[in-house]
Amino acid sequence: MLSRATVVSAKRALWNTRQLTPASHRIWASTLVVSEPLVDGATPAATLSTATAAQKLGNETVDLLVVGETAPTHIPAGITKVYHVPLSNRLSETVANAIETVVKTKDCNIVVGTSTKFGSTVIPRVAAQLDVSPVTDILEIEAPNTFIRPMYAGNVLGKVVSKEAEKKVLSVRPTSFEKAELVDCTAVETVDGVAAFDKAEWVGESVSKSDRPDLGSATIVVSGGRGIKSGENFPILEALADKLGAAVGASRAAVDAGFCPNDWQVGQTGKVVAPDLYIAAGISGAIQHLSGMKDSKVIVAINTDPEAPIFQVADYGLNQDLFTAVPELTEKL
Ligand SMILES: Cc1cc2nc3c(=O)[nH]c(=O)nc-3n(C[C@H](O)[C@H](O)[C@H](O)COP(=O)(O)OP(=O)(O)OC[C@H]3O[C@@H](n4cnc5c(N)ncnc54)[C@H](O)[C@@H]3O)c2cc1C
Repeated sequence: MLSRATVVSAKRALWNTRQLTPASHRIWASTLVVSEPLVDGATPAATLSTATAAQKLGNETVDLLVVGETAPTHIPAGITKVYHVPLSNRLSETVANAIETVVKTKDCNIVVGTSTKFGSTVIPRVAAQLDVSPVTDILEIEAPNTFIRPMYAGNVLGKVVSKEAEKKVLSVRPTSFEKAELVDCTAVETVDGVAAFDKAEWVGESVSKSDRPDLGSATIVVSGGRGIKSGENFPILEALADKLGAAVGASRAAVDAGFCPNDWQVGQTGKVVAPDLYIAAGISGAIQHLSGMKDSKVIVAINTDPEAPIFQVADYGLNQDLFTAVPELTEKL
């Protein structure tokens, strides 16, 4: 049998190879994945991707933190421990307090969330509370302390080397990592004593229901822009989306004009998507829109302006009136 000293020195060698600064009391620490709010008791797709990223951060174990009334029924594969904070108040201040409590009591030295709206409000707070510089919106993990992230609305990819030796607080872009498998959750440790933020009241949430796939994780997205001209014309795109089993997206101009709901917005200030197929109809291709969809595998653009910038990123460009092209496409399909 190996002595404890041998095991520690083997682990220290492993730690060094992974380019993390060793601190003897942290050798055994775990990475804590912060779950997005559960969907019908299961971990949402975005967190499945975050769990995959967490496995690349150098620690041997990965734990999961869920804040919400109910514990998860299904979790990502590869999770060692599930911590559940049974609070209905899911304000970002409360979630940040929950993470701080777990980090300080459970020996987790890396916190990793998702760069969604939820994660983007929680992760910077946690970083401030733990006095750590966060690295956000990570696209690639080169080494446990070296990350690739977008800068200048995605025009540049920056390499960030974290100098934080004791703790790290990170968020990853879910579309950049494969989803971990979903497995049954067999054991949960309840964490009590988390201070709920009491300067604001959690009234509840209203989740929009749709039969279409979730925009953030759909494999096909059909998006409309100002070129659709009115909300009454959006069903033209919705018919195509339904034929393809796709989610419907939009540019900010279409959202701001009231043509469609704002949770359809794709782009820098909307959702980031990377489907197998992205169809952009009547969208010019402003940089703020491209930063939310340019990682799509195949991009199809339909636009009457042959000079529209969207054609520069499109794999297939159709220089045609969308009111003719889209119904024809739907019919042919
Ligand atoms: C800080 C900031 C954040 C932003 N965030 C986002 C964001 O998250 N997402 C986003 O989308 N934008 C965002 N924007 C706005 C962005 O700059 C653009 O204004 C917006 O994307 C333009 O939307 P659009 O392409 O639908 O409209 P337009 O630029 O007006 O383009 C409409 C296109 O439709 C074409 N067209 C017109 N009629 C037809 C037809 N019949 N058939 C086919 N084509 C037709 C036109 O040729 C044109 O190319 C942001 C801007 C700022 C400053």
